[in-house]
Amino acid sequence: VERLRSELGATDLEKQLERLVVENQRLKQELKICKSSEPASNNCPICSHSQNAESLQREVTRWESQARQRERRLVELERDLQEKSQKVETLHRELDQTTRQLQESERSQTEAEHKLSLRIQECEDELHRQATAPPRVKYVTQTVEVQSADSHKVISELQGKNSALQEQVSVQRQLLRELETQLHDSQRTCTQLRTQHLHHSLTKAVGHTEVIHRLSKILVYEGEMERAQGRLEAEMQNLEEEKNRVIEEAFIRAESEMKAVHQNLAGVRMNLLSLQPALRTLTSDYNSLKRQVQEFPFMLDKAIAEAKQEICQVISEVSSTNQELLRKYKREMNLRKKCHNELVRLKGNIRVFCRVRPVSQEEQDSSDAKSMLSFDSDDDSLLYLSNKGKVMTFELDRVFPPKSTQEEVFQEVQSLVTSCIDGFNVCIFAYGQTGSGKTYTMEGVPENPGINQRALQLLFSEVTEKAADWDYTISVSMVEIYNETLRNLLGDNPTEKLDIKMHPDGSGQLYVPGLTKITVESPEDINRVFELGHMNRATACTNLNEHSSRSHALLIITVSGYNSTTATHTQGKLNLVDLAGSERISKSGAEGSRLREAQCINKSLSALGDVINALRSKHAHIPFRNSRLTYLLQDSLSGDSKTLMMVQVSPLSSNMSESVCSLKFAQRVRTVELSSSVSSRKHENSSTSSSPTHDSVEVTQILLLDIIHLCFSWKNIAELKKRYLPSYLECSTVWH
Ligand SMILES: Nc1ncnc2c1ncn2[C@@H]1O[C@H](COP(=O)(O)OP(=O)(O)OP(=O)(O)O)[C@@H](O)[C@H]1O
Repeated sequence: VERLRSELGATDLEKQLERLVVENQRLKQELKICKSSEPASNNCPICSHSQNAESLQREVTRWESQARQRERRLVELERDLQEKSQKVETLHRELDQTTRQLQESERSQTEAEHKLSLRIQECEDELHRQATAPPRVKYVTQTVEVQSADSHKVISELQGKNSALQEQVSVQRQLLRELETQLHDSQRTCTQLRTQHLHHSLTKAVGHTEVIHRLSKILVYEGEMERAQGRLEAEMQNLEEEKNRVIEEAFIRAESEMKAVHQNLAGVRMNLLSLQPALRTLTSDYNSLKRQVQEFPFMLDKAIAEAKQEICQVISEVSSTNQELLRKYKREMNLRKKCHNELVRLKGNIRVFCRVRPVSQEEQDSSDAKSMLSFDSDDDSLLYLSNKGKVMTFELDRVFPPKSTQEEVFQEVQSLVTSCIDGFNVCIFAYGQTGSGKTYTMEGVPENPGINQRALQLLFSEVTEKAADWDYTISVSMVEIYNETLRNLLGDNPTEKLDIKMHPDGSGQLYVPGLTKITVESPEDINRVFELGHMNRATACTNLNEHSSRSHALLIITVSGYNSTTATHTQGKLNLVDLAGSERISKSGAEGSRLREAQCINKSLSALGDVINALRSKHAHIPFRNSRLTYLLQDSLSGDSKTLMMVQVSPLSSNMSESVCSLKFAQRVRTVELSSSVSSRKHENSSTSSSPTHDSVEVTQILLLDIIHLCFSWKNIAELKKRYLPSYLECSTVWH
């Protein structure tokens, strides 16, 4: 109230009012003095001009009574004014109280809004937390719903209160406006009365200067009072307007805030409404997940136990299957080896082929060109030779006529080549007189390679095919034997002589200290090795053609394999030998160094013949040491090793006697070997009389299995025929 009073300037106004009252009393006093003074006194300006003192007196009395009445009226009005002022004050107080209440309600509303926004924030946070965290939404939902209802209730109460207060304020305002109107009317009436009083006083005091003077003063005062009243009213009006404006603004602000709060509340409600189904879904999901999580360890344990059991079962099954497979594989390997051995045994460990070279372009026109050799078109193992009117028939394992290609020749020897992968030692010799085509068969020409290069290529492709199970290493050495001297053709110094010694490990194996072994991994490596060997051979002699005719060239290929599945090691050796010319000394008529060369060649060739003889006759002593060649090839000629003698024959009639010698040698070797093989078969048959032995039955079974295998997996009947038909025809008893 004090603040409002000071704002409205009530104290100043009261002071002014007091001052005016005091002034009014003073004026009344003066008027009384004036009235009590001598009517015709010259001192009195009014009375001095008075013509009729009595009439004036009456007039004055009337005016006085009128003045008294008016004063009374004024007093009444003042009282009324005071009452109204008090009412205004009371109204102000009520207004303050209302304002306070309004402020309080605003504050409580603000608090409620704040609480509500906090609650909304909390709800949002909780929702966000629920969305990210494992849902515990059920409780939150309930909490939010309860809180929302309370808030709603509080808001609606506050709204009710607010509207009631607003109604009160408007009623109070209406009342205030009415009171102010009344006050204004009273003041106007008061002013009118004063003006009338003044007018009467002026009229009464005509002629009385003093009275006029006082009246003018009164008028001035009245004017001042009026102006002060006007200012007061204007200020009050301004203050009222200001107050109304402030209230209006506060009301608008409160309304807009209220509206915003309502909107927020509506948004929150909408959110809550839209979130509720999601919350329900989340809650049900959460519950099902919770159940799953609770059940998960048991399920996991169960699954792990089942998986373990299954894995154990599978492992044991796989392991037993593996064992079974391994057993079968080993059995198959043994059977295969047995089969191969049996086949080789049936064919003979020493096989003899004959190849007749074609007549060359230069020899075409000579009388020599008339060939004395003829072939059987139905049997490729027969060769006919017309000599001095007689026809000699030679039967060998295979006869290659001049038109036979390198490929055809290699096809016949490739089974021997591949057997060294299985760990067998193999020797392939090219035997024959000079110029009969030994080097051509073994080495060939660059555009048409011979057995050496084809054998290495075949070995490469075979080991590549078996690479899944086997790890193979192929190494190559090249040696030359000239005049019983051993030379390393792949070493740094080709003139260096090598020696053959017993292995220091006490295994009884022979070895050549300092012999170079080069591991080959590709056909390019083979070409490089051959080039090096040729180069070294050429550097050690003056005429390579002559030198090669008089020396033995050996290509030694070692194939080492390891099977990690069966932990099996194998090592096979393939010796490819291009022997020196076999012509007789008497015919060549050699002397000096040539004679020594020929003697050395003859010595080694006859030593080779002796060794083969001793081997096929199964002598207790095999004379390997009689020559460097047989000594070096000792391990590849003995035991279950395989030997192929390729007898090269010249088609020229001038070479006929040498050809006959070579063919007789070949025939002898083959006949004895075949007879030993046949005799052994005969021995087997005689021992079993009408029924085959267990071994022969097993061999037959093995062969049958192999045939079936070939039929189904290779689908190559030609291969089958080529591989087995001759043997089966040969050993038809066993076969049948
Ligand atoms: N099957 C063949 N087809 C075509 N030409 C051949 C055949 N055999 C040999 N020749 C040719 O005959 C000639 C002599 O052959 P080669 O040099 O191989 O005989 P060789 O027995 O090795 O002689 P040497 O004992 O002197 O070394 C060569 O020119 C060779 O090309």
